[in-house]
Amino acid sequence: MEILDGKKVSNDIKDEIAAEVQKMKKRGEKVPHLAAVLVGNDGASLTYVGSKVKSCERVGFESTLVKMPSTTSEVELLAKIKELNEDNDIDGFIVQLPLPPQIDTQKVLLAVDPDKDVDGFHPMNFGKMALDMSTFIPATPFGILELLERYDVDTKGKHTVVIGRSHIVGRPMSILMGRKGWPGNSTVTLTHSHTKNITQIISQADIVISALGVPNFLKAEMVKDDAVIIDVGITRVPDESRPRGYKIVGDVDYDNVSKKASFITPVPGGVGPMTIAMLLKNTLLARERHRNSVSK
Ligand SMILES: Nc1nc(=O)c2c([nH]1)NC[C@@H]1CN(c3ccc(C(=O)N[C@@H](CCC(=O)O)C(=O)O)cc3)C=[N+]21
Repeated sequence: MEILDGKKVSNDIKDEIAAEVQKMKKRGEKVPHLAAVLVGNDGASLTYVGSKVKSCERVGFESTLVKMPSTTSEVELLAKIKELNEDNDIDGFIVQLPLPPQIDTQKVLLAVDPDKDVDGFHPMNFGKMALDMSTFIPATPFGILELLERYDVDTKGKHTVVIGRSHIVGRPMSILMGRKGWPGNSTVTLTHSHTKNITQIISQADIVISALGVPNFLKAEMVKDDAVIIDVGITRVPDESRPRGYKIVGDVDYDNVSKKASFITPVPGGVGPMTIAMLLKNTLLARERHRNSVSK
């Protein structure tokens, strides 16, 4: 069994990005600038946005954190997005999800300029992804592809079973794994809450990508020998013995499943850190495109 070490690979990617930023600086160019909009003060969202800002500092990007109260109206958020769309200094931005219930998430995602949509959540970018056009690939699926590539995991002709059809992980992942090329060329089954005989389907998988959010859902008995296991689950479970008062648990019963797997991602330290690294990568891409389009 080999661990797909997202922590290590994400650090390698950040080093590569930092080197690119140094080159930009030497050429006297503007460095990439990422903004993140956080509405409300959900604990987990605060942590993620905080680590995005910290990672920007580490690679030499500029970053802006826009904090808005949980009572923010849709009109107010749309006005902020318009401002960021028009701000030439900002190369890319994200609106942290989930949003409070008074705000229509679909409207918000449609309002983001597709050229600044480093999350890859705008329908234009999602459509381009599905059509193999160059675009921003959502950071979590992008991170999983990058891990498979860097560990030389064979995906061609393999049966990939994706668990969960969320717009930000399961659905795009199912498209990406079936695309031409590598990592891709897989035969994909997308499973969800209405899937019949889900355990039987999972037992046939060469590659399992679990993006469900149910701790310890995937047990050793459910997977084939030598399967590749990608755990996208991140659930906070109260744990008084930890300094933060909680621990993070994936969808996979790691101790037992890892004995059967050929490759497996740990939680924490697997897909999560890759998500942040690929967001930075998309932001670098946004800056390069921006520069090439306005030649500055
Ligand atoms: N617009 C938007 N874009 C996102 O990309 C987005 C979002 N909204 N909303 C929430 C989800 C979740 N997400 C994570 C990012 C990093 C870790 C991560 O770094 N996890 C660490 C542990 C972090 C911790 O200690 O809490 C790990 O797995 O090792 C996890 C989850 C991005 N998301």
